[in-house]
Amino acid sequence: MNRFKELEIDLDWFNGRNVSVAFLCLVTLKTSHAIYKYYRAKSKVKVKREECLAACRKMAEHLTQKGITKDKAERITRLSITELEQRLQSGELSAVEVCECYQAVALEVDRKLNCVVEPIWEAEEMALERDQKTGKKGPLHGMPVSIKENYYIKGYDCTAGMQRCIGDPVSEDAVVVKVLKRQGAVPFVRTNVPQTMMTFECSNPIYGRTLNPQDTNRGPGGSSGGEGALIAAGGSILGIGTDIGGSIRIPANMCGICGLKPTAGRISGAGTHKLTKGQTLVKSASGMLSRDVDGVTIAMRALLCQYMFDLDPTVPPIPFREEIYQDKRPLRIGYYIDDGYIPSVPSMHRAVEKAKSILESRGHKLIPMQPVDARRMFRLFLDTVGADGTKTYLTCMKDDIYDSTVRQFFYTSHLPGVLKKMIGWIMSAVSRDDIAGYMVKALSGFGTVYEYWNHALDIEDYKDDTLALWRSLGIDAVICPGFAFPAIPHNTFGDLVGGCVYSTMYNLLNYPAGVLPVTKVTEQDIKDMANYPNKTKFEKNIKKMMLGGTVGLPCGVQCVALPYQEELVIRLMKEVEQGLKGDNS
Ligand SMILES: CCCCCCCC/C=C\CCCCCCCC(=O)NCC(=O)O
Repeated sequence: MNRFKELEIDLDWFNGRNVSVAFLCLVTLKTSHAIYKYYRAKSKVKVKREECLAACRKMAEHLTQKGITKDKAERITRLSITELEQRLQSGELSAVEVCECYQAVALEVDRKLNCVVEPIWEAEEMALERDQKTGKKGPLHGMPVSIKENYYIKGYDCTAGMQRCIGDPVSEDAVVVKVLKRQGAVPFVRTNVPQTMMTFECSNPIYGRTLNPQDTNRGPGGSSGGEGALIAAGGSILGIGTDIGGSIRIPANMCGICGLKPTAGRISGAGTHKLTKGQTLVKSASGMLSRDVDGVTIAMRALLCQYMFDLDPTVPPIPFREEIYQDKRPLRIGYYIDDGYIPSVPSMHRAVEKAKSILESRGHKLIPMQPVDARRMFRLFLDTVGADGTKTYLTCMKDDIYDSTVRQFFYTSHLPGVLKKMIGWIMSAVSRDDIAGYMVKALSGFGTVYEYWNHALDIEDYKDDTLALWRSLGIDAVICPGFAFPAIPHNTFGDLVGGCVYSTMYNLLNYPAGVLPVTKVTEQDIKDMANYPNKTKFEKNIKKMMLGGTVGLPCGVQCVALPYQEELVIRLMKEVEQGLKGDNS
């Protein structure tokens, strides 16, 4: 009887008024919690940003006290990497003075471009240790190296622009950082990245937006955008970065410097941010950026050493093969200016044509080619990135502030799979480009492991077809545009995302690829944009972007070889660079 009574009371409680009040309370509670989390994230981000800015100011004051003059700093930072290497080895320059000069210039450049995240405080002590060293010097003795923020450096946060990683300093250096140090280098600053590192802009809520030194209304490319801007502006001579879709080569192209993405795994990636590591079909590659090809070569020679093979036994123990790099044998080189999906712009055509005639003049045979269906490749790439329905990205970004550059991707990622598919279908129809919509559809992920394994097989088929094409043409290497176009204005990644098909192709294939600057956009290139196709949304966006003040921007060429043939890539890059300087030795 009592129990019935209790039940009666309970049921009575569920009247319209009480239910509405409870519902309102729940909504208020949820909203307050979300607002609380938003402001907590904002304050965490603000504190971190202020700490980093204060560190930069403190370092600048320290350098002023040490009497680093602008003149001296410029004299040292203008040296080419081979001159610097030689003067450090001979003892003509001390590691400490070189480190201080680079720190001073990096911080000055940073005030204009916002490319440095924070200085590495231990740099001066490391430089001093190099100067006090007796006996054989390492190959990178005293060489200052800037490090992309997603590499672990003991005692520093590694955030990839995401607030949840703030306040969690790592306990060990990345393998690459350990090897650099062992070889005598002095890591001296950490450089900026875009939030999640999956875009080719360079902005995040913690450290802000990095600007392109060639035109501050544009970005430096990404995700190694801090490196690109810093090196191009003279604040670093050698930088370390990662590339899963073009993150080394895109900044190299957009800032006018050199960048090498090796075969993933040739240089250790141990001790880099874990965000994309569960996805093993297209792996992030550790590589480097530098002012010239010698910088890339010097870094590769130094990194490919027994110490790295010992620290990371997953790295194939293949030292730098001078015989491939120094080889003078004429090569058969495939080339293309248009991948068949996104037409590259006229200035990028000229860059390839220029590299082609240099290589021909050096005795190589250049063979026109078309890569295997670029649309098929890009669909496979997108399916890989979105394979988990973007759950990994969303989990890492939970309670974070979305940067304006990636906001639209995150809002879309939250939608249920069916809706993503529908939106994708509509987008394809409206933009007259099936891939534009596929970009949204792919974010809905795979339903079963069976589907995922079939997708993995499709990637293997694409690799087989490409290898068969190379074999049928009898080519040793390929040259093609460094990207579809030069540097883009801020907040236009979403409008121009298709451009990355030129770089993602060699991530999906896992072929080593390097970009070097070859030419700059001219007035004539802009006039020639009149003939640029104007059918799809991407084409229209590219045309509009190119007509918006791109004259003078750097344009690069990409050199590609088969897996583990990095030395051949560098050889080609060097030959093109020499040809540009009029040196035909
Ligand atoms: C930002 C939210 C993630 C959702 C996925 C967006 C899908 C967009 C498709 C393609 C864009 C590819 C851009 C490539 C930029 C370079 C990425 C890169 O190489 N990162 C380096 C690294 O992670 O190591």
